[in-house]
Amino acid sequence: MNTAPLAFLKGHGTENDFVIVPDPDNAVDLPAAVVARLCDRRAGIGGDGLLHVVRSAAHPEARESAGEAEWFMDYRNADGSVAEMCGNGVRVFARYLQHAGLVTAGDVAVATRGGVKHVHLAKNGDVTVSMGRAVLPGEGVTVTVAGRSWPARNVNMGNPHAVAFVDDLAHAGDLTAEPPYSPAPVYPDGVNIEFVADRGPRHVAMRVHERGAAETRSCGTGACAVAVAAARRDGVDPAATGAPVTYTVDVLGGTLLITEHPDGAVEMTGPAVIVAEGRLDPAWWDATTSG
Ligand SMILES: N[C@@H](CCC[C@H](N)C(=O)O)C(=O)O
Repeated sequence: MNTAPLAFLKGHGTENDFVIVPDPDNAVDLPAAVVARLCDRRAGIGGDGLLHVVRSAAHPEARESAGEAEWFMDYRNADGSVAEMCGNGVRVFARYLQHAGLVTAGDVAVATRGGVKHVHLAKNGDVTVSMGRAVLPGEGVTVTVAGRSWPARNVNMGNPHAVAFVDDLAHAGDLTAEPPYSPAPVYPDGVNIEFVADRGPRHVAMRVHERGAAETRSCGTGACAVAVAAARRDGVDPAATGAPVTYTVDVLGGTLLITEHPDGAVEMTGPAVIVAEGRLDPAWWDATTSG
């Protein structure tokens, strides 16, 4: 028997939008096809991804973190695939915990597949998450769109990113389908691909094709990967200078501020909004889960 997750919410962070399914006891089975239906913008609620809100103690992938973080973000992409981490998602997740009265303080730890993340909910509505260190393995790829090719830097923020600097974001073309890249074995589990253009000193704009979701209006881990790649391209490394560096990253849905600290920790700040809450129709749920 698949318990109906009758309650749901909808939220977004810089227009990266999520279906939120509160399920403290991990009682709801969410196979990929059901997640994809919930995220379907015509036949379901609609979202770039789904935030399954589970107590860490109740989830086999998070039990070990239960002492540090009461809640686990079981993140799914819109196609139902599992992802290690979602930067906008974890900020919206923390906003939901506050909205639901499940946390009262401004600081909350959230367990994710990419480790425990510490989130700060500021009084002005901004939400900051400490994302941990970026890892920049040497090997990158070449990304091609409509006959143009760019080298893309490999940046891991818990999940994989390929960051390509372009003259004009329009050159990324129609990102409905994933742009081809080579050599493919660099990303055996797939990759999120960011296209980045300069806007000014320490200020860039990006578009993204997200693994499991196509083009989205923002990607938090992507913005962090972009800021770190831009800093290295600009010859800036906080570990060497001992001073933090902040990049402004414009996404289609707003702006994110990304700071890299001398110890390598990357922090992201931006809005996180709960838009609506409602209840799924049990008949819809039964039809969706029985098919
Ligand atoms: N939108 C997210 C990233 C979601 C996961 C990504 N599509 C993946 O598969 O790695 C963000 O804000 O970071």
